[in-house]
Amino acid sequence: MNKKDVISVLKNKIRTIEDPAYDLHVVGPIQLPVELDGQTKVFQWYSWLRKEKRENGSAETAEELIESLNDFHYADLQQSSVLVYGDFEHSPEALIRMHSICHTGDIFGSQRCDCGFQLKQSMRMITEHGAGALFYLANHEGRGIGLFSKAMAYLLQEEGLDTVEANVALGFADDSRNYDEAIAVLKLLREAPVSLITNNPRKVDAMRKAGMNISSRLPLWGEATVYNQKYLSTKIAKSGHFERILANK
Ligand SMILES: Nc1nc2c(ncn2[C@@H]2O[C@H](COP(=O)(O)OP(=O)(O)OP(=O)(O)O)[C@@H](O)[C@H]2O)c(=O)[nH]1
Repeated sequence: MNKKDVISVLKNKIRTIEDPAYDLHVVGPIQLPVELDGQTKVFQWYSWLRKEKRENGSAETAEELIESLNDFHYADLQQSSVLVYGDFEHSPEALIRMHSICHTGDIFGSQRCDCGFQLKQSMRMITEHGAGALFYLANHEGRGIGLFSKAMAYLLQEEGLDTVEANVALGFADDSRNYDEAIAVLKLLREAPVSLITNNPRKVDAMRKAGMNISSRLPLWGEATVYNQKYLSTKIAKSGHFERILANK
């Protein structure tokens, strides 16, 4: 396919959100059939790329973006994405999960945290409900400290520190996640209020402050195990998560 044809296929699939400091180029929808509990669920998938504003202040056009793809090594940078299910734009009720990337829990199935369970369970909740979106936030690893630092935090936790103490000992805030980009993309896809799947009321507050229209909160607890008990208790004791009875497995 020549460049002209490539551009004509792609340019209507790219939308740009302009912020004073940066632009978000959102590509999609792309049909994504996903295996969930032995069934195929079809999501609409979008990914977005953040580009800092150019000196002249204008956003790159789709053509410019496509022409310059090879000038950057985007694989070295993290790009986030969103899986949309059902009639997300128009459904009167839609569920949202803002899922912070967890390389160890989501990919490897680590039981040190409940992230992998929450990822799968939120997909179940969204598909059972019929309309919703799962945002997978790729610059949120370790509540914002990055994967390498999270590995070091784990080593400190093996010396007895809890998750919050380990972050602080490394010179980080307990939680440095930012939701602005995800909220901007959400607003592009849906204007009506949403129900947020989370146990973390601070996350609800942070998102409301950042302009997200949240009508309610749905909890999402997995089972406590010997491996994640301290992690879950610390979330309740120190990170403001709503309590629930933690049953030992
Ligand atoms: N720094 C640090 N981050 C962790 C640790 N375990 C999991 N994470 C990260 O924590 C993030 C998930 O945040 P949580 O605090 O578990 O939960 P939350 O998103 O605030 O709340 P929920 O919406 O209820 O899941 C992911 O980015 C994980 O990579 C840990 O031991 N230390």
